[in-house]
Amino acid sequence: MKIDKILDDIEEMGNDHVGSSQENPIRKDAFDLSDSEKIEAIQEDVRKILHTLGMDLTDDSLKGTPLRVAKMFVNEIFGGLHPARKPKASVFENKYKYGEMLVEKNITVYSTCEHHLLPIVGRAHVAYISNGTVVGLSKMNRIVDYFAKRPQVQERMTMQIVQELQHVLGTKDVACVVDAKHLCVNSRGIRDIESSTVTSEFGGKFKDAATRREFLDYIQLDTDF
Ligand SMILES: Nc1nc2c(ncn2[C@@H]2O[C@H](COP(=O)(O)OP(=O)(O)OP(=O)(O)O)[C@@H](O)[C@H]2O)c(=O)[nH]1
Ligand SMILES: [Zn+2]
Repeated sequence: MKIDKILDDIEEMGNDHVGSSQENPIRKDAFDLSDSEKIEAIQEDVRKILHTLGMDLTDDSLKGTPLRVAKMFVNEIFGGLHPARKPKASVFENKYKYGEMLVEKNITVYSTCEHHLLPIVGRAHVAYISNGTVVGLSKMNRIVDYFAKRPQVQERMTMQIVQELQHVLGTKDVACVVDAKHLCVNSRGIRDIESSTVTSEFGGKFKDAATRREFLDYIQLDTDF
């Protein structure tokens, strides 16, 4: 899909900052700057923040921090904002006629809470029932990682993973459960180290109680991550 088309679609939906939109609230001009121009600009912004906090940026240990943070934002933790980085999902014909549920469980999730810019760390569990197409296993992990590498809310990320897999596989029969710790809850604010957040999206056949139950039995939610 062309970037212009994606941006037009996003524009049509509007810039919804409430978190109800399934698209991340990005502007139409989000990719006018190249990655290296963004790194240059963000480096200056980070330098300013640290300077305002009173840090001595000539210190040996600190002087590389603005560039380090800028590169990390653009290339790593927010790298999934760029549609060009969407993983190519190799699909195959289901020649062997496997007709049961396939579950990819315990996919590691590293994301970033868009309210505080603190980490979200946990596991995603993804399942689908093939209607003739199968997808390479690792592509499910890659799709999770792509949508995680954005400023996110967990609910939106969970829905985006399901929608993308529905699109790739050409079936509604896709589900995802995410169980994650939000450092904005664990390490600051209420500082509740024990709590984690579970979100789910059940499409097609997964709306049926028995199918949903089978999936949940396979993943046996384990909060030990
Ligand atoms: N629904 C949802 N909320 C989130 C997510 N990540 C963080 N939040 C919440 O976003 C809310 C932001 O609320 P605010 O009251 O504006 O922020 P705050 O003053 O820092 O709130 P506290 O965290 O309670 O100190 C907090 O309650 C967070 O726990 C998420 O993925 N989904
Ligand atoms: Zn937060």
